[in-house]
Amino acid sequence: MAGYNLEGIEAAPLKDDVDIVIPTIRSLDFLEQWRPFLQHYHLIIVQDGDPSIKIKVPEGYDYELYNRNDINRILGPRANCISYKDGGCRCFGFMVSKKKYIYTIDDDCFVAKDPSGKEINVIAQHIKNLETPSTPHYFNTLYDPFREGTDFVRGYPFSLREGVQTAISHGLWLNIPDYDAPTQLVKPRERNTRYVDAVMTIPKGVLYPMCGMNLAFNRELVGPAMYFGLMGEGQPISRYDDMWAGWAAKVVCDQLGFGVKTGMPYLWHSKASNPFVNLKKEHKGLHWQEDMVPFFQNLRLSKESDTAAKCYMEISKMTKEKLTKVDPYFEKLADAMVTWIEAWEELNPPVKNEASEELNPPVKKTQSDGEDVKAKG
Ligand SMILES: O=c1ccn([C@@H]2O[C@H](COP(=O)(O)OP(=O)(O)O[C@H]3O[C@@H](CO)[C@H](O)[C@H]3O)[C@@H](O)[C@H]2O)c(=O)[nH]1
Ligand SMILES: [Mn+2]
Repeated sequence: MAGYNLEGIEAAPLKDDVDIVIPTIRSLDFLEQWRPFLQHYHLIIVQDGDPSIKIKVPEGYDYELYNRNDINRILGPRANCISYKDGGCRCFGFMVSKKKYIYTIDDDCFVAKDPSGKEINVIAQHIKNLETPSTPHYFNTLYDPFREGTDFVRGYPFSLREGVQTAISHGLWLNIPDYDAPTQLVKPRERNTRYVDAVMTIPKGVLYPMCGMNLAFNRELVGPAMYFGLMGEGQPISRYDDMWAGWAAKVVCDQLGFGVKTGMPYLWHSKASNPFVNLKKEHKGLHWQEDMVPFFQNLRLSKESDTAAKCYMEISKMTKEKLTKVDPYFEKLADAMVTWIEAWEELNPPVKNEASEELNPPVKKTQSDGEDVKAKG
């Protein structure tokens, strides 16, 4: 396992370092089945839709619950950067958390089993992914070399074996796959039954469609880049919340020298959202993704952008410059991105670094950038 000692992680999966963020417009009954795995963690529930509806949190869970009135009260005029009637409202939970790691999950997801019939501990697996390095500069054909029972293969340069710090762990789904509305309409009965026992790093410079259903990340490293956009009621687009966050966060990870892993852990996604409703919500996004993806692929951030917040401000500026010609909506989105960073910084004031007396010191550079990185383990 490339010299990493992960003993203890399975038994004590950092319960004081992880917040679980759940956006919901339905009910939280799904938490009953998750008790063995999630009950030890603190929940941040973002209740979407009508705030007068009382939602019940299953007994025994430790939680904070925010509805739209709370978001308006806490953020004041800046609350307009948080989506309404879209799962993207979850990013409010990322902003109010004070923990190192976030795990976010949808309310129609359940515990999946691996092929041996064992229930999957999603958080333990995400933490393993996040606590071990990524390898974005060269692909390891046996996938994640930091998993037990595997290593770097022959021909893997020793100078790259240290890897880089992992910022995002993107988990997958059994049963209902994360398809767009047209694919759902064409294949209404398709189910994902294929459990692939693999975790891999998404290479540097490569984008991917990030789904928010089963996602963990290090908020200290990339929290400000995890903005789920301005979607839902009052906006021309929905359901691209996680996509927007995923493209931006990957560009930020590439810039700052962090890694993104995808693959295990799996959960069980139980409910297909209505494809006709989804098509209505998504149709502009289906067109715009042909411009949004090349936009992110061609983004080059300046050297001065050495924190996630600074990168994000630069991305906002470029969004306004390059995407407003696609639709005036992008100007509004770019402004909302700035508001998001302002709100983030207000709720997460910069910490003073005692050694250097510097505020928000730049992140440590990675090996590929020519500086030393010390691996744990
Ligand atoms: O207006 C809304 C709609 C939904 N939510 C909550 O968001 C998550 C995901 O919603 P849902 O299960 O309906 O959507 P899916 O199509 O199955 O999920 C994928 O779509 C993504 C885009 O938003 C999402 O990240 C994917 O997982 C549930 O918890 C809903 O309750 C909401 O808060 N407001
Ligand atoms: Mn769903």
